[in-house]
Amino acid sequence: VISDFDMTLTRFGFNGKRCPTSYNILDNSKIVSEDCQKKLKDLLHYYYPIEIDPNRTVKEKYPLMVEWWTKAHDLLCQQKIQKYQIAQIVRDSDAMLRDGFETFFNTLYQSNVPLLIFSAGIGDILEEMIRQMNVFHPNIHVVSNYMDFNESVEERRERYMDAFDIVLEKDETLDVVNGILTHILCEEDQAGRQEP
Ligand SMILES: Nc1ccn([C@@H]2O[C@H](COP(=O)(O)O)[C@@H](O)[C@H]2O)c(=O)n1
Repeated sequence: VISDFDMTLTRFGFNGKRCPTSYNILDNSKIVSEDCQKKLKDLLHYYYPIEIDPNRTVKEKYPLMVEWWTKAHDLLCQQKIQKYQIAQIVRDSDAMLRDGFETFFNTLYQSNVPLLIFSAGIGDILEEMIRQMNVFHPNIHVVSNYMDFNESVEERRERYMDAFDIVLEKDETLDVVNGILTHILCEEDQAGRQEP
């Protein structure tokens, strides 16, 4: 199954109010400054009507859409958003998947059907939304815009500690590797001597 994300898998509105797109979730979050929020809203009000204008061709819209997200990305980059903040930003938002999402996501997963989500939105945000709804199954593949974080040493250390047995910092030597090699070779040597 190939699907779009914003307004396709997510609700358009709830209780008479528009639901946010993955971009809007970030744009409206309290970690984005008021000045930046205003600029992003101005962009939305200018470009969104172009996006949905049935009288313009895709060829006409294409460069304008690229212009929109280039400007939006430049503004968001200035906000120095950090990776660990994404989960809270999504939790604080009014984003909602469409009613019946559990059946949709779970049925595809249980039937071994890959779900490819192509989105011009923000991949980090939409993945987190699906994750928080407990339906981010391994059959899901997202093709979208991902943020490039300048992670601090602390954040990287935590991630590396989860992934690896040994994490070295500020060590320009091969001392640990050589130590492990010596240990392995000694053990092999001893095992060889014990053989009848
Ligand atoms: N700065 C932007 C750029 C785009 N959008 C909206 O996001 C939608 C992209 O999501 P899809 O999953 O539908 O590809 C797109 O339709 C734009 O309306 C935005 O809100 N802010």
